[in-house]
Amino acid sequence: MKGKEPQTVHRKIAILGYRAVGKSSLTHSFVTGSFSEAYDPTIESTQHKTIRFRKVHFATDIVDTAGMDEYSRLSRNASLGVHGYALVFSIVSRKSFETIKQVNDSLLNTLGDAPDVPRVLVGSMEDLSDQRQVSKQDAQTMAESLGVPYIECSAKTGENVAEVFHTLLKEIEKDDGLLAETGEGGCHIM
Ligand SMILES: Nc1nc2c(ncn2[C@@H]2O[C@H](COP(=O)(O)OP(=O)(O)OP(=O)(O)O)[C@@H](O)[C@H]2O)c(=O)[nH]1
Repeated sequence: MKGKEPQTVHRKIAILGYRAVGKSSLTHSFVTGSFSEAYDPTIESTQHKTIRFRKVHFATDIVDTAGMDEYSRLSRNASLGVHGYALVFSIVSRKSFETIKQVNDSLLNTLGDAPDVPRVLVGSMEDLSDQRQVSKQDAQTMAESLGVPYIECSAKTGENVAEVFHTLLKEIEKDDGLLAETGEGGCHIM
């Protein structure tokens, strides 16, 4: 029966957030499993990875965008055909957290007010939690006000990195049931 064949779907994801919050590190950690302490500001780059998640093959394009501030606008590539967004701040930078609201507003304005666009709020650099400037409670409250899930992760240790992308895929597929009721929770990186 053809139904046994895993289905392959293409999904485009964009990573947004203030400068140096670890957007590239998150992307690299997910795509290659590696981490670098070096900081090399990104202009924009797209990475690809196929994962199997609940019997579906997701061929993902991940757009790693340039750091945004209050005045930044989304590039064409980061706004066209994108299925879901990770809004990233660093838990050790209050400024990056405060920029999330503007990043989200800029996104919704660019998309012409699409409040239901799939998003996930990401608190990065969780390995540095002893230097935390953003409490989990504040982040959770922000996530609730945006109506999105919140996840803390560390590109350095790999903690919750895959979880960020799985959660976003679940948000993307929430309405069409692609990931529903397969009874298989696991995810395989390919
Ligand atoms: N300890 C720790 N450092 C991190 C983590 N993620 C990123 N970094 C460091 O933070 C710095 C910035 O990381 P990038 O991934 O380049 O940040 P970015 O958001 O892509 O930066 P821009 O492209 O300039 O916006 C680098 O020195 C990374 O090594 C993390 O999870 N833990």
